[in-house]
Amino acid sequence: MQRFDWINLTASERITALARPAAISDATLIDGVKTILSDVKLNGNEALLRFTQKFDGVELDALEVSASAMKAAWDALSAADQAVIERARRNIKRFHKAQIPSPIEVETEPGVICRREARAIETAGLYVPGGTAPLVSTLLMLSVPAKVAGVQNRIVVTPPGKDGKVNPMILAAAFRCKVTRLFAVGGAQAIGALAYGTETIPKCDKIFGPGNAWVAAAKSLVAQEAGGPAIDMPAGPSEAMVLADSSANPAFVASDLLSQAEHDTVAQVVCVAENQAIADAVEAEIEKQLETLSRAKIARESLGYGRMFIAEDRSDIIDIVNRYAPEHLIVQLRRPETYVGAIRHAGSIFVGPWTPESVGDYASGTNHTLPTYGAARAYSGVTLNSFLKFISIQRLTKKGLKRLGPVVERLAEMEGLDAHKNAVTLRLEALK
Ligand SMILES: NC(=O)c1ccc[n+]([C@@H]2O[C@H](COP(=O)([O-])OP(=O)(O)OC[C@H]3O[C@@H](n4cnc5c(N)ncnc54)[C@H](O)[C@@H]3O)[C@@H](O)[C@H]2O)c1
Ligand SMILES: N[C@H](CO)Cc1c[nH]c[nH+]1
Ligand SMILES: [Zn+2]
Repeated sequence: MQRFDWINLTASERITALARPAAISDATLIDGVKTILSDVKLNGNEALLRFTQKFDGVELDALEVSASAMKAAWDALSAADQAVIERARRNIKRFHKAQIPSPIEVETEPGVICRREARAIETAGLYVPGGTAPLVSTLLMLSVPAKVAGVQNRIVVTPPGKDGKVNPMILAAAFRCKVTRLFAVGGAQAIGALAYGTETIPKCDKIFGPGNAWVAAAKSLVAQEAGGPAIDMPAGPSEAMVLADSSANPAFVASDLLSQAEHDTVAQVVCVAENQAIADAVEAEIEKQLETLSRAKIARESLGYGRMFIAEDRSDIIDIVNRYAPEHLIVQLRRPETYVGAIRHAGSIFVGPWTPESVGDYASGTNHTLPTYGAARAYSGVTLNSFLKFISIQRLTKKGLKRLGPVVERLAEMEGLDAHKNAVTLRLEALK
């Protein structure tokens, strides 16, 4: 990991030291994704099959996985594995159900009644990553809140494995979570299919879910098109920032950094250590733990972008976090709760030594679909609201219009919009 002493950096060195590599904005990647998207728009299923052969190395017989195959996958799971999926599903459901918004009704002045009611998105496209690891947990993180919110059509896309089949654990979880339809296609081409629709894949109103740089770029491109779908947020390669002082266990710190480094060669891990001794201990632990990891090669490449900041001062530590706006922030400092209120930008915060980042990835109940690449400055992770829209509703009584009408008439005059004024004036005259 590259090491920086925060206090000795100039203002511009601080900006450079915290900058993310250009992976997602890379022009070649964007051009490649644009080509894939326009091909899918033009050629539908044929393009999906062709790109699946090219990028996933498999020839598919069919894009759709049947409901009976999903049920068979669930039935084939051991009781213990069913229970594990069930436990995570239950916690995710509990946390998201608690987010159901109450309707709002306010009489802003006598006879002027304003309401707000939630309605679910009708057709949601749910992207479940599967390029290098089958993310069963993402299926839960997207389909459970979608169902709680009342989304009618919950359409899953996920890349096929090397055998041309969707991972059985993903299928089993899809059965348990009552996914509406599931298609074996991943990457930018799958996002194109959800955005435009094909002969078999329905066009979706909103696209959800994380993915690698191609998936993330495809989501942002389709969302920019006129009439394109909405998206949840930019959710690309994973990131973790760990804050550690001398009370932290270096092995715990290293394990949290590695848990995100193993996701992707371009995953981002950053550690902020109170002093050089802690930084040394964490780096030694990283080396030790890497020896035991099946995805050590991926993690090592990701650690090539890794950064270790030395910062002792509380305000410097908070400054680093808010400038970087990490997807995951893990606080392994003395009195960790005292930092939470000062954090303005982070996707999800993990407080104290007994809260490994992985619990949020899988089973505590919070959502693991989170903003990356600094998007936590402006976006939340997936919540129940991500699957809802809000309609405002208003009703005026005669008395209400008599009181408020003249205000609206004058404001319409200020804008020179006569028809707007008339809509009020005609009614006020009818009330005389
Ligand atoms: N931000 C979040 O909330 C969050 C959550 C979970 C996972 N993630 C991230 O999701 C990602 C999962 O990545 P993954 O690769 O394992 O699976 P993925 O499903 O996102 O991507 C796999 C697909 O990428 C396409 N692809 C691969 N190489 C390509 C190329 N050269 N050109 C065009 N397309 C290509 C293929 O079609 C393949 O099916 C990781 O980066 C992980 O960190 C993020
Ligand atoms: N850490 C990922 C979000 O960046 C989510 C995940 C899924 N499985 C394991 N981890
Ligand atoms: Zn993870």
